[in-house]
Amino acid sequence: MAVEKKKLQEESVIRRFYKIILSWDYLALLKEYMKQKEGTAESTLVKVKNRYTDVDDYIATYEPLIFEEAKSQIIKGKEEEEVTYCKLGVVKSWCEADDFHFIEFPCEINEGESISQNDLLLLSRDKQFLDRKRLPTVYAFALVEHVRKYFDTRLVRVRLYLAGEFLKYNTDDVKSCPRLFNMRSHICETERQLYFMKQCSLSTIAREYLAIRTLGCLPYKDLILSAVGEDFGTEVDGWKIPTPLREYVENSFNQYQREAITAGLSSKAFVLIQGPPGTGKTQTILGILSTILHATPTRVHSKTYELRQGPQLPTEEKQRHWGVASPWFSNISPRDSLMPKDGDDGFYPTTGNELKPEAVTSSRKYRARVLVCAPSNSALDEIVLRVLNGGVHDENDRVYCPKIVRIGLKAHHSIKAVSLDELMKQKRSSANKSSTNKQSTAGSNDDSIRAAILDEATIVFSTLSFSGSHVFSKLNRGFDVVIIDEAAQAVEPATLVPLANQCKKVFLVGDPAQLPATVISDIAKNHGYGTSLFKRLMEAGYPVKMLKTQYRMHPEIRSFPSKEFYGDLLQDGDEVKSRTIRAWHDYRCFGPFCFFDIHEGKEAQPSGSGSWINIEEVDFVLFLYQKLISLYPALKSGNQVAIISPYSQQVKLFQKRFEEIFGMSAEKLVDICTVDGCQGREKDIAIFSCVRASKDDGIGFLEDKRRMNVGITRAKSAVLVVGSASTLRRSKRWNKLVESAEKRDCLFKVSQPYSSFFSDDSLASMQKKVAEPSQLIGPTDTVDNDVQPNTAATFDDQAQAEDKTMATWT
Ligand SMILES: Nc1ncnc2c1ncn2[C@@H]1O[C@H](COP(=O)(O)OP(=O)(O)OP(=O)(O)O)[C@@H](O)[C@H]1O
Repeated sequence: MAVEKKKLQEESVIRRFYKIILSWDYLALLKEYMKQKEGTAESTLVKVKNRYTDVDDYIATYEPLIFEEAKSQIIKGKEEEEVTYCKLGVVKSWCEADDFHFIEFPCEINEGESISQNDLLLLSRDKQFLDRKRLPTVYAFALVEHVRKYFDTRLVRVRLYLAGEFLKYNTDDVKSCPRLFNMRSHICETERQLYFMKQCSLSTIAREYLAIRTLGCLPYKDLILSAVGEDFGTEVDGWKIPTPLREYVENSFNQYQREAITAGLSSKAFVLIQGPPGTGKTQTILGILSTILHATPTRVHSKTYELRQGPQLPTEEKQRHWGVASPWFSNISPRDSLMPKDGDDGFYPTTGNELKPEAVTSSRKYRARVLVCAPSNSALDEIVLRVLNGGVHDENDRVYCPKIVRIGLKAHHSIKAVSLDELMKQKRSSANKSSTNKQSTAGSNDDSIRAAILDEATIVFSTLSFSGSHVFSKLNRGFDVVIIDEAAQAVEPATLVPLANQCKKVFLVGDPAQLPATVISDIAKNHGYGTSLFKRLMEAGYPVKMLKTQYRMHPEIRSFPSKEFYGDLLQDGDEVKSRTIRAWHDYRCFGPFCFFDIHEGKEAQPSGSGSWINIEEVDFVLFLYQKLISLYPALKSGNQVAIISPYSQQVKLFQKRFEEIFGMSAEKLVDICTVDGCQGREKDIAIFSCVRASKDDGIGFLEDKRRMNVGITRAKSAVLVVGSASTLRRSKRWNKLVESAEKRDCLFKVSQPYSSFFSDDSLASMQKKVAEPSQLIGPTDTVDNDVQPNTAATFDDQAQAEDKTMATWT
């Protein structure tokens, strides 16, 4: 009954969301957007706060922000879409229901085009409107309900709201509007022609809207609103980690990771874990999974109980103890009835690794069911792969591959074996085999197969957005625990989406000192919409477990970001220094940390782009890269070098120049990416091109400390920053970086021609006095100190190419 009520409430929230958006006037949105660009728009938005008095206060803040973001997605999503196509549909049928109009029309969908459920379309009676040649009078937004096969084409069903335009978000008042009235008369007749254009998908934002509107149903809503949580005490007493597993945790995790893992067994609803770069966030999540799946309530192990009841307690007793040990445990009995007494129930085979698949024994029936989420497919697949490759440790410290399912679209091929689609294929074929034997098809339909797989899974993986999809609403069992990786890279409403799956315990793992979520609307961003739930709780004083030992960077790379972004708290893991020493450290100009002052460089803005380039920095980096690979040829293979820039146009320029000079696709040699695109990655060497170089101007979004943090913490052995010292010194933070390089004698002022900076004499002057050859490791086995002509291009070729490119650009 309660479930039905919840469903009805959700449906009404979503209907209201669609009504508001579908009532919007596209031309008015465009006007508003232009005003915003000119800075003349008036805003009634409220800034995101650290704490909210009640659910109404929360909704009053977030609802307008979500709609603002939706407007930008409609306008900008369209602006940035590479191919926009205007298509023709002829009304085949129409009807009116629940305040909406529904129409169906057949339509050709060509290669490269896609229209799917929840896409927002702009419909118009006149083609000229969509071609922007004439002001229209009959147009409206429409939402795709479904797309079905229809003879050789597709039949598209869309929903429109034509009653009038909404005046405010918090009332149901609408103002009648001729545009919508005209559209109503036009579509309520078959054979009428309509032109339409896809604007954007509303799936994700609709789920986020639903999440904020149903916040009041969450068991920990007060915690989310007030951001108050008690300090971590010794509340793990209720749980026993079996000795072999405890020893594994003690031996394999550092002190901070262990604290985060044991905090996971506390009765706290929310556990926040901050993981600065390379501090083993993913490793810690694997540790949490092992303990949370295999710890048992202390009282189940108590001697008196065993004496009284025998080792096998009655089911109800066991359940009671699980409940006492942790109030977040909510899904014990369904698993009990689903699982066989002993042995594997044939869920799916191994995935090519050496690990044993999970065998379900009676003791394993009592344990948490976990949902692991991440904001993006790539971040999610990274962690799925780690679980697949590394497995989890059981109560006897045996490693095995748990029953996991990756739900959603675009799963990476490396983890396909555990994607829901793949598992369904397997189940379908085994169901078909058995149905031919038994002449029965019962249970073989897709819905029941899907439900069976998801019910059996111990860990389900999904993006934040997909966890709000209909697949989840059909689950028989919810989740006890939700772990959200990269939680600081999600807007708060996105983080709330998976929490609706009945879980009582939430782990937010991420790093607010690195880049936040992408917010399309500048106005919403300025009102704090990009703030993650993690960051808000942390700023409000909610306790955070911070991982402080890093295993990635050479200590000389670690020192500046540690001071600047982490209160000087970062420590180096054992042997990090010896593992990150490389042959190129023989020269001061090849790291571990350097700043190259390209003082003659000039920033420029390619016309029509808001982005920046700096040709001199590109030229210098090409010399730098070529010198490195000629001295250390092993660097040519295996993509060990990253070239990073905050500006997408600079990234494009690097790609173009690499292709010109090396005659092959740049990504075969190096990883060239924007700062925003390289978060989470690591390379042996990272070259960072700052771009901004002017006499008196500012440095734009390069100033953002989170961008700086991500840019300079990707490298294991060398971070080589290339920029204009005089420009960067105008920023307080960048000035500190330049000064830090100066103090450490690794600031190099570089003048043209750049080839002379890397001449034999110049390099000899930068050779360190005491080399440590015995400590050299890694891809330097083939060290060769003679300059080798490169397979693709020599220095002279490069200098010529540089001249050519200069000519093209000037
Ligand atoms: N306790 C530990 N002892 C030794 N090595 C460790 C430990 N924890 C993590 N590592 C190593 O540190 C590296 C980084 O770990 P991991 O990938 O889990 O970090 P991360 O914080 O998720 O990284 P990122 O910053 O890229 O998100 C890995 O090579 C891992 O094996």
